Amino acid sequence: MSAPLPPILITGASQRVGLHCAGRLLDEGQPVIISYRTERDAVGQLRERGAIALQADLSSERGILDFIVALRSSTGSLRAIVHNASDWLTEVPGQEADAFQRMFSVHMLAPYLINLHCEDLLRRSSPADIVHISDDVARKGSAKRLAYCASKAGLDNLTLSFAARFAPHIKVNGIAPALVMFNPDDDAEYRRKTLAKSALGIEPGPEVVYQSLRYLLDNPYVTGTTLTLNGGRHVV
Ligand SMILES: NC(=O)C1=CN([C@@H]2O[C@H](COP(=O)(O)OP(=O)(O)OC[C@H]3O[C@@H](n4cnc5c(N)ncnc54)[C@H](OP(=O)(O)O)[C@@H]3O)[C@@H](O)[C@H]2O)C=CC1
Ligand SMILES: Nc1nc2c(c(=O)[nH]1)N=C([C@H](O)[C@@H](O)CO)CN2
Repeated sequence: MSAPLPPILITGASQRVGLHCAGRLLDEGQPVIISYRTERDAVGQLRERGAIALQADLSSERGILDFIVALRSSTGSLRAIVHNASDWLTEVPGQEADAFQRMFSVHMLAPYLINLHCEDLLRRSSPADIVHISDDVARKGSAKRLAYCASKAGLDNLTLSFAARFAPHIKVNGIAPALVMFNPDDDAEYRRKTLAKSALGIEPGPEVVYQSLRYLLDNPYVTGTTLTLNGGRHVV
């Protein structure tokens, strides 16, 4: 009887990309732990498939540390950590500092503290991976979402630092998508303009993120790398 596989943690997996990747890992018999902020039917469905679901609000140090305690109580090892949770906030006049702090916390402080506090859990698995889900927009900045973009750029830098710190046992990489899937309230004009920004001009859906994740998990010779997943935005 072989030992059970160490689980993969995906943060922010109650919907969309994170939910899709969690389901695909379960399809392959990979144990999964997710974090969610909002209880949704999809969370219950993941539980029914055997996933461990931990509630977490990663917008503060307290919330992150509480999550780490819950995570460490639920497993003694980790195959990988996928930092997917994200708040895509705009610059609302008078609320800029709050938005900045929330996105700094979710996109940078949470990966930073979870990686540091869970290094030992990853070292009990071989291979072991950390994957940061960033954003292609960090490549050039954003006049409309300055704080979001800055926090994702900081996450890209954490990829480099953790790759150096955790090598050779733990690989640390990133995935930087551009448009993957629209939101329901995105209107036709926004969709047209967004699709026109890339050479391939498609809304690919969340499977392309899972394909990128699979590549990083399976490849023993990639670390400190952030994969561009942008339909060729940088060539048009
Ligand atoms: N969708 C796209 O086209 C693109 C996505 N990306 C990146 O890919 C990743 C997945 O994208 P997508 O699926 O659209 O992401 P979502 O906007 O659906 O967010 C993912 C999850 O993050 C969780 N979350 C938000 N704030 C917090 C918080 N304070 N604490 C804990 N969890 C939180 C939400 O939890 P809940 O719903 O449970 O409240 C949500 O389900 C993200 O990192 C995103 O930045 C990058 C470029 C394009
Ligand atoms: N947390 C999120 N981050 C991002 C989202 C999203 O829905 N949630 N969406 C985008 C856009 O698709 C953008 O890439 C194209 O307009 C970016 N980040």
